[in-house]
Amino acid sequence: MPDENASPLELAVDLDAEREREQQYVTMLYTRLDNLRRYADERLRRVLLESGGTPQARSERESFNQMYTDDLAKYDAAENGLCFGRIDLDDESRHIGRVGILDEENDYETLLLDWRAPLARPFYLATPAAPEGVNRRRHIRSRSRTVTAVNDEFLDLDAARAAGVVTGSDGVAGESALLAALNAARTGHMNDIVETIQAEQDAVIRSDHKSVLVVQGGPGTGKTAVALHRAAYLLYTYRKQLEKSGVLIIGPNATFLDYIGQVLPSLGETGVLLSTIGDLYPGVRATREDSLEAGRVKGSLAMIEVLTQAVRDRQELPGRPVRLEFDNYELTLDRKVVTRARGRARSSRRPHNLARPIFVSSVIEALAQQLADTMGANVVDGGSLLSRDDIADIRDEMRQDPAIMAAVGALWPELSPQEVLLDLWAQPARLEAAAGNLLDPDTRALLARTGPGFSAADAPLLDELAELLGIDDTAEQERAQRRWRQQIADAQGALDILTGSAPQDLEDELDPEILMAYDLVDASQLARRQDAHQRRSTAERAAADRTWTYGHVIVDEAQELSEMAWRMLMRRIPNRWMTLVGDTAQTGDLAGTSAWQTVLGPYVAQRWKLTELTVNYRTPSEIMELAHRVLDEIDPEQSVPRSIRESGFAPWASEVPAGERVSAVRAVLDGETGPGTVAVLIPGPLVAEFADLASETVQVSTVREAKGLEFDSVVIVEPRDIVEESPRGLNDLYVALTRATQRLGMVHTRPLPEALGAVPGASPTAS
Ligand SMILES: Nc1ncnc2c1ncn2[C@@H]1O[C@H](COP(=O)(O)OP(=O)(O)OP(=O)(O)O)[C@@H](O)[C@H]1O
Repeated sequence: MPDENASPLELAVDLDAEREREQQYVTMLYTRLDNLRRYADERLRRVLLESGGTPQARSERESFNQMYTDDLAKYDAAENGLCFGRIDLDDESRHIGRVGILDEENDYETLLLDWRAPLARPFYLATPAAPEGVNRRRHIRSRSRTVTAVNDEFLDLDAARAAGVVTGSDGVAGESALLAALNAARTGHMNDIVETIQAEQDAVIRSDHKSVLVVQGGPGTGKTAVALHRAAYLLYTYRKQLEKSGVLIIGPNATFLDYIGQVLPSLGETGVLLSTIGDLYPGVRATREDSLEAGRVKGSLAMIEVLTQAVRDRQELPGRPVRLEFDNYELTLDRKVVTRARGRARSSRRPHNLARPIFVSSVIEALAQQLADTMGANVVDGGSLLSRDDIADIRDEMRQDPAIMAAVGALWPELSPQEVLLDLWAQPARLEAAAGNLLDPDTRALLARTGPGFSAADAPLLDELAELLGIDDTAEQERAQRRWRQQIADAQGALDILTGSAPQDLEDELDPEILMAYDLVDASQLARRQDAHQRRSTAERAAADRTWTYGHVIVDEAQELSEMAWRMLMRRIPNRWMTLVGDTAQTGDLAGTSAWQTVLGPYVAQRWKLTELTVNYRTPSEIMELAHRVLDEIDPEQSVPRSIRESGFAPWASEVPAGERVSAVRAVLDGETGPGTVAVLIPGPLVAEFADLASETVQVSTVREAKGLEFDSVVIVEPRDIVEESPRGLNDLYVALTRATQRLGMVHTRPLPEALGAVPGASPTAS
């Protein structure tokens, strides 16, 4: 019986000889990589040099261009750490790396397995209890193209002894690849973890669950890393499906997106759209900040009704009858006419802008009838009334009359989401009309705001308004139709030329075996191919299109999304194939969630699956001990992630006199002389006071801005203020405490929050 708890043994082998052997293999792989690169490069150059030709030839060139460019990006991304592992099974060895390489001269045998391929999986899963057929797992570490170390783990000790590679049962090898990665100084950008993915993470990355997969895990458990590697895995495994529809990754803020921005390119994937919720509405960037409370209100479902009413409020009745002149007759647009027209348009249940033509028709019809009645009444002896055709003509003329159309249009104006929302915040009367019954005056006052620009919490409201308003794109569709007809005509022209240039000697006795261009493709197919090559990349097109539906959506820090944000997101993923990673103990946004079922229930009922990550790879156990105290206060039921390592630095707290906070923090920073990054995490009101301390390696920010990030060293300023700053202040403190990979200190003038308990005194660098 294999021992369930046994860890794989890292045993000493003749490392120099093994390293030399791997060096030879890795050198051979780099030679192959260079060949592949040269081939793609040459092909690309040739494609770029060609010009002109038939539409089909152009279109083919364009797809080759794309293919070779992608290949080159993939090879470049694989340059560092091309081959990082090997597994030995009974009858074969498999080298694992960042791309797959085949031996073209030898029956296309696999020389290097892409880490995402099913056959590579045992590299991540094998344990002594379940070795998956693996006898030995080898980590190969290199710098540039030189192999610097090999680390072996023997999963089947007996087999290792039998093979004579074990020098003794206690010959445990040095630091494993994982600990080396975890202890490395941080650069300010996240690295991929492809060399050391752990089994519980692998299960998430390769999960075949086709609905919503929720990955709950404490700080530092690798949720972000797993989410990104899952994107790469899905694109590899479902390439065809996802290449067209795209993958969307949502992160909490721009700094975070910048922090993770290099991971997917380093895995050779460039076609994924990374966005925050605030930037997801096309054409709008979140540039304004809401107060915590305003954010909470804007994120609540009550806003659906507020916005519905805000739109209805724009469907106006005239205060007093409007006099209009037409053909020397005076007409009256009164409440009765408008009320009836409004009723008809509303009962169509179409969005506002799409219901507008119904409103306009109804008013014009009433005005034309009014005119007909007036003219009829003027006919002496009650002569004949106007015919139906006459009235139809009058309607048409009225539609051409700018004054009439302006008066009618003003009562049901064409609206954009942006103008409705800006007016709602800027005009108290509009907000009262829309929200008078739903939000009390104090709450409405929280939302009041003038000037242009939107906040992150506005984006889902704009999206909701876009649904309520609808876009009248009839004109754009007609233009597109015209463009398309022209493209088909052009393609037909090209085919005609090809037909005309068919060799004459074939004309007489046309050989049915010889295929001509027009046998293979018709004009509309050709036009479609031509159209495809003019398009932008999937990610670019998706970003510009509000109604785009993605193939897969990944949300990081998913606990932060408000109910309105979920509505926005769900519109973009009707198939509900999503991966959500988050930690409800870290929720800082007041509109965020504390229970997954509450937010997901309305969209997928019970059809979502929860998985948990349980090991903290970031925060050393010394710091986690402190963080646990805070977590206990937030929610004693929450499971605590287990720290995988110690750093040897005890967290400290230093109480300083008022007025010496900045100099105290500066002294700590002066003591941070090694490589790596430092964060000074401060309450919002102190940002200006500490701003001067920021530098290339020192981030000075609120906890919100540090969400999802990590630093070698963290100094928290005035933790009590952070707790008191928000109803979710304890969660914020928990986030702040868990950002460090090595050292943590606190500088305070007010007493520490009770939840922290006793923390040893002065900073090691200050003492
Ligand atoms: N298997 C692994 N191998 C190497 N490093 C890992 C592994 N898993 C996680 N890490 C590292 O641990 C750190 C924390 O990972 P990550 O940021 O993904 O955690 P998280 O769960 O998203 O954290 P938080 O919720 O606190 O933001 C990162 O530096 C990541 O690279």
